[in-house]
Amino acid sequence: MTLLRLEGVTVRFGDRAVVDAVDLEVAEHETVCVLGPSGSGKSTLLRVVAGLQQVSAGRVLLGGADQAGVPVHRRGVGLMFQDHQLFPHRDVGGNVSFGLRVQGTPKGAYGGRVAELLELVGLPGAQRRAVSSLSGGEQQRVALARALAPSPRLLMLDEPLGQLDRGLRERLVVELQGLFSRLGTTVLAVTHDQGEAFALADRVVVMRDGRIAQAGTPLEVWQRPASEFVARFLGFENVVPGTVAGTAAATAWGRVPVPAGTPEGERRLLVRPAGVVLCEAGLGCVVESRTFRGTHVALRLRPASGPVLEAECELATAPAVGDRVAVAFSPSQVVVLPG
Ligand SMILES: Nc1ncnc2c1ncn2[C@@H]1O[C@H](COP(=O)(O)OP(=O)(O)OP(=O)(O)O)[C@@H](O)[C@H]1O
Repeated sequence: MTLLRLEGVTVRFGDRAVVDAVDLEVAEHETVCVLGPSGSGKSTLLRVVAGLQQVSAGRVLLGGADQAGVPVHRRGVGLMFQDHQLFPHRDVGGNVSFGLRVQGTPKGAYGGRVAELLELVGLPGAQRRAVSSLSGGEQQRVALARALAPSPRLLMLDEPLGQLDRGLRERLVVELQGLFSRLGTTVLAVTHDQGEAFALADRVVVMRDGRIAQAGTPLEVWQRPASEFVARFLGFENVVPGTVAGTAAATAWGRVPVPAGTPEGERRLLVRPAGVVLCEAGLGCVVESRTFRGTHVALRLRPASGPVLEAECELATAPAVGDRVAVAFSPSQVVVLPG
């Protein structure tokens, strides 16, 4: 069932629409991550859903009810912002119980709930600790427990892990995912970090200049970016124009195989780095750089003609910077970009 529905939501500041006719649905128990570059309108969209920002046009429906005129505290949404804004003068328990007190839960009734939530976020027994004594990651967990405490029907996260270091972020993403699926929470999150979005979301929504550039499961978006913008935003650099004829396209890199059924004519092609394969004879390139990425080595190759190419290979077979290599393209990693 649909919990949240946005219909033609537009927010203008002056003449500029920073959110432009956005339609979006979030189903119950679904985690949707809105992803996009800085200034694309992600936070504004969250603020609209929360009731912190008026729309210039369009409607927000929660559980089928139009939220026009419904104040923030009556929408039943939980919010967790980037800088997690804990109350410094309250202890951990005081922070987590805040929403319950605002809801009017009697004092005797929320002790158990606070204990349960702290357990859930991996901070059992931390009620009396001072906020200032917590690490960044611990503060993030307390902020999450605080947002979850009133059992919001929709939990909204704005750059939930933005301030944390990479290792902690990767751990917390996994924990959050498990937590949301155990609790059956419906989540709308905003991030500019694709790794975070792809790890957390059932569905990702990529925004560009206030509009939805693509929406789909992480796999769909990863496998079939809907445009060059989305492809580049996901970190794919190997994009080249080409003329498709039959099963290949003529490009500045030479012949690039294309999937069967690709319409003939001028197209833009994306070759994922895994599809740029070192071989005996092929497009000649010089290795400009190599970066160890844990499971593989990322190579930056300068071909004799055409844009720079990114390739992936195993550490054992990785060439050195300055080496001359030849590459071929594997058809399964070539995507013909729409438009
Ligand atoms: N109150 C406001 N008045 C005027 N312009 C605003 C206001 N709030 C946001 N904007 C502008 O709207 C655009 C979208 O902002 P928003 O914060 O929604 O983007 P974002 O995608 O969340 O960016 P970031 O990732 O940097 O947080 C930005 O260009 C911003 O400067």
